[in-house]
Amino acid sequence: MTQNNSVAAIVPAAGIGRRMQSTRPKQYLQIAGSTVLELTVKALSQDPRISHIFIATSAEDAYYPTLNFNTSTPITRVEGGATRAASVQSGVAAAAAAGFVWVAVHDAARPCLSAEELASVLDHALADEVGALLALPVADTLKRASEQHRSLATVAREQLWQALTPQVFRSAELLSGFTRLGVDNPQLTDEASVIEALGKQPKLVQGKRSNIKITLPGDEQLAQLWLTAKT
Ligand SMILES: Nc1ccn([C@@H]2O[C@H](COP(=O)(O)OP(=O)(O)OP(=O)(O)O)[C@@H](O)[C@H]2O)c(=O)n1
Ligand SMILES: C[C@](O)(CO)[C@H](O)COP(=O)(O)O
Repeated sequence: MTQNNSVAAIVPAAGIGRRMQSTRPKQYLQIAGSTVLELTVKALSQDPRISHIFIATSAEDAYYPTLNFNTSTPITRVEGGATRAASVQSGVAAAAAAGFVWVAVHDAARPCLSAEELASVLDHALADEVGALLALPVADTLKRASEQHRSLATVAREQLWQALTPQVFRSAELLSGFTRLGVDNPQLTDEASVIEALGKQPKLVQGKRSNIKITLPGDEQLAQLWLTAKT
């Protein structure tokens, strides 16, 4: 069995990156000589409480075997699924089978995670009865849009936060939620939504604006700027 403060990182990396419109899945784009996924694994290796990393990739992924993870943290590949939630479920199930009570789910597409953010979300989660996630208070005015991209209304942004990752929860609770709610449920776009659906209220831990999710064309340049700014 693992120690109480020993956490398994779960990295969903089985997406196709449709919005990125790139020639290869965005987790395999190169930034400063490394792939996005290699950089994300390096970021997760910044805290000794991350004792094992489970990476969910698609069965057809021909890029993964070419990677070189420069970390002493053990890594296990698992098969991802048709949805992000299915990929996360696969990783969490493997971590639970290996004895991990706690899991930290972190998008492969977020390579700019800082050591401070990782330490902070782990500190808060492991001391909380529910768990915790990194998030940011919304800083811009939000609009409700019509199909024709007309602004219908302004959405009050007080008490609105945008979720980031890692999201840190007990493996058993996540697995129970996935079984009860279904991993093809379109409302389950993150792990906190699973825990909320179980009637619990995860702790919001303020993250950094640099913890971007590479999603749209040009985001890889933004990530490179943030990564070089940190060195
Ligand atoms: N079936 C899926 C879908 C997504 N992901 C992962 O979940 C993370 C966040 O998802 P997103 O940014 O939506 O990635 P994609 O689904 O690849 O992007 P798109 O929606 O543009 O296709 C990514 O690291 C992605 O690889 C996954 O593991 N399995
Ligand atoms: C988990 C997440 O990154 C939190 O903002 C987000 O929900 C992932 O959404 P995606 O559409 O799967 O990228």
